[in-house]
Amino acid sequence: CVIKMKQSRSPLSKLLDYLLRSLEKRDPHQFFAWPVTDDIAPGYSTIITKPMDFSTMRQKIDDNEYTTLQEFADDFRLMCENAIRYNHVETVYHKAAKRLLHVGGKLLQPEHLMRSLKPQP
Ligand SMILES: COc1ccc(OC)c(-c2cc(C(C)=O)n3cccnc23)c1
Repeated sequence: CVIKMKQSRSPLSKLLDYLLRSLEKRDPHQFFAWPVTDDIAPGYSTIITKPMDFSTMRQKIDDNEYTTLQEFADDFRLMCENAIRYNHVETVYHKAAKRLLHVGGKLLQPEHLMRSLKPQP
């Protein structure tokens, strides 16, 4: 039998795991939890050429595909911008994406990150 040793998590993957969970909490309706399909969003795959969602980001963390925080932040921004582009401004999805991008932007700012990394006094 093959015993798969549990890989120790790199510091980066622990940080990205914390950030992803924090961002997912800001998506209570889970609009961004899974890939958007053409069934629920007509023509989506022809308009959005680089889809992104939280489950894909989770898989990329687990597969160690992110080598920097910037790559993670770029995927988060891509996910929000896809929704801002595809959905008309008055839809819940466009509004949720604008809000999520704003919240995520603050969370990913260096000074906030340093605060969350340093043990609070
Ligand atoms: C109404 O319940 C859901 C459930 C899952 C969704 O995407 C994973 C969406 C959804 C998510 C989106 C996005 C993110 O553009 N969307 C666009 C048009 C129609 N539906 C959606 C909505």
